[in-house]
Amino acid sequence: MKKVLVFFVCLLLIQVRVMAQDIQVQPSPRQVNVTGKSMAIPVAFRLVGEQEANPHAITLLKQSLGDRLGTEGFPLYVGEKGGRGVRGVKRLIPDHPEGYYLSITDKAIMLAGNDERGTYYAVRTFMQLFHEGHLPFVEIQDYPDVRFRGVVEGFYGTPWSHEARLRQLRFYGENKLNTYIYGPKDDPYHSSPNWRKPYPVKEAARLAELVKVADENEVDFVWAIHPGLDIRWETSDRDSLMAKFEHMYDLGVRSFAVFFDDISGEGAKADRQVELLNYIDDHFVQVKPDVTPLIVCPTEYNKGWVRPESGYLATIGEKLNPSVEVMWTGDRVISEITKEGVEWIREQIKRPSYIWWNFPVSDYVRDHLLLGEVYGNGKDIAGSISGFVANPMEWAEASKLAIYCVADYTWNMQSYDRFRSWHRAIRAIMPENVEAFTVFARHNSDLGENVHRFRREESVEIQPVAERFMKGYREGHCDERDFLALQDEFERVAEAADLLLIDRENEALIEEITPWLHQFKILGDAGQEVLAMLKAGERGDRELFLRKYNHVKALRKRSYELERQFNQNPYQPGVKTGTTVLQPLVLDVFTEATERFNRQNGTDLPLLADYSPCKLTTNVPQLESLPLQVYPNRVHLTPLLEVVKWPVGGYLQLEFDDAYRIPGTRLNFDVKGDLSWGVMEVSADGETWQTVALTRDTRGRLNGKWEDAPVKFVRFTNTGEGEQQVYLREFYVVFSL
Ligand SMILES: OCC1=N[C@H]2[C@@H](O1)O[C@H](CO)[C@@H](O)[C@@H]2O
Repeated sequence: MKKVLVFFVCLLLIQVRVMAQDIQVQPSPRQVNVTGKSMAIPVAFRLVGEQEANPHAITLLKQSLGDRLGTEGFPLYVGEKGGRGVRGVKRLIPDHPEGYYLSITDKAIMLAGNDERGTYYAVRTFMQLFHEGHLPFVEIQDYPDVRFRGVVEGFYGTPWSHEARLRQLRFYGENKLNTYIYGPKDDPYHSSPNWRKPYPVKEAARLAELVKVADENEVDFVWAIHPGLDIRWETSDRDSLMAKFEHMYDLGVRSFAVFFDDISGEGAKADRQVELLNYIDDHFVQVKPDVTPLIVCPTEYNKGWVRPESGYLATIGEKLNPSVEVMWTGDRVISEITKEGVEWIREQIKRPSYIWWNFPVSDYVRDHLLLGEVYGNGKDIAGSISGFVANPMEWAEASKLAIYCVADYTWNMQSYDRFRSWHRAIRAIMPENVEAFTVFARHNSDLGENVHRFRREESVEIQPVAERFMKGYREGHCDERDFLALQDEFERVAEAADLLLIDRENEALIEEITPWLHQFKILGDAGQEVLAMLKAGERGDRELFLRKYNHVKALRKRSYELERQFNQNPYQPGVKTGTTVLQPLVLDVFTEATERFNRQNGTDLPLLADYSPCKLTTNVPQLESLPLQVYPNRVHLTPLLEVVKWPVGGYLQLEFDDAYRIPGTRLNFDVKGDLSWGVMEVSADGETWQTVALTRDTRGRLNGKWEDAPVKFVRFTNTGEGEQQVYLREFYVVFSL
């Protein structure tokens, strides 16, 4: 008897485990009790509570159950706490904003929200439980860790299209994200010069449609204004801002933000900002019946920029109305959010911070796609933050990978698993090409060298194989197992590129990443060909070696041309892929195999030089790791989006590998008036310097040239009396032998 009992208990446990595994809900719910049993989906449901429940929840139910929903059939109760339909489970509903209770038994289905949004989320979860014609018997009690969760469209670059935004809002509804902050830096009606003006009719109608679709998906559409570049602290500008908020209110906006980021001068004054924000809070937000708390992005929005002597944060903490939410990007502009960090800022601003997380934003590494996992943020920060919104890439569809993971993380931090979430995100976004998109995303996740020194893991699985193989090859032996593993990976890269290029399940995504897919295909081919080159070299097969050598050179040229053709922007033009492991491996194998071939055959086949004729040195902290854009005859400094604090004696110097003439140089710091505080100089030896005369052109840019003896150094120095705050909009030097 005992054996039989044990057998049945094991059977039940297996079922429970199987069913538990089957219950995949995004984001991961807090409390799930499964019984291991399930039922076939009823052919008809009797809906109870329709009149009182959140209408968006009812609409969603009707969309998903269609004509199964009626007045006869299996009882399905839906509604908010206090509603007749869910009276019986009132005490089971979590007492948290947006919380819900869901149960499916052989008697009835219960979808009960602690509030309207909770009911909507109960329905969203219910819709994910249908599994191959069955509904599991389950009880779920769930609510989010973070109050405000979502996305801030706050990047520099091409703002998202209207269609992209509509798709985003529906995606947020599916993933229980409740906040979308509209703040694209390059929208002239959000920022200068037109923040004072109402939107033109067409744009206004589009915004009204976004507000409507956001509402249907239980997303707060937050409209942000960025007045700081030219605001005057006078009644007229205050009235202009209030009028603009009224205009947005008339379009249906019920959530508002003021961004004071990336500005300097008058607009950056804390007491003036606080005076304006409190006025808006007192005379607009608090008097309207249905407006959510005002959000501000401060000028000192990360710890790296805090200057205690300025007292900026102290002013915010002491004088800003406690009902105003204050945004924060962490210890630096781009940084992981830690418990220590959020507790520090909470002390300063006297309230939980509303995190603006600068990932997967790529407006400072525009040639890269950031498709990697979301990781590095603390799982113990929920108690010290009021919101967590991610700043995405200008590539809306590609940003969904990270946004999906942020939804999972901010809803239930303790259960967040970066790998599980990332794999689920890929399956959710590209269900018909999971393997190919996984390969592509795996090798397009690091940023490369960048001004913020923020890096992400990339090509994690193959990296140790590549490193071990290359080390062995250099020591004279070629490990066959590693060789085959690398060859297999490059084949997968090439296959993935072609499979995704013809994918039609998400055309908007494929359109965004096509330049990178072409580059990825070239990388896959080049990887296979350099390995073939290596083998030919090992076998002494000169003819095959030269064939492969020429093919790789051709692939590199095509890659270079792709870089010059796609994604041209003034900051990081071009198309980079696999930059952390695969591209360097291709270059290393090519170089090593070619050098060996040259030694064995007395030839002088050129290598693929990735040299740079120029290097940067500076003592200006924010410029220290500024990458250079090097072209055949020009070198550009990567422009910066943030304000650069340039101290007295601060210099920026370019040193060339040879002496060159300088037929032209240009800089643009976007400052008014002349640049009397700075001087441009050149030198042949780094000791004696000559000044380069600069003339201002009609667009305020400073141009110069050096036509005397060739020089090796060009530098710009602040020789003035005090620190300068400038924008590094443009700085390039044209050089020629
Ligand atoms: O307010 C926070 C903040 N403002 C800027 C800054 O972060 O850097 C981001 C990344 O470059 C940029 O997209 C954003 O517009």
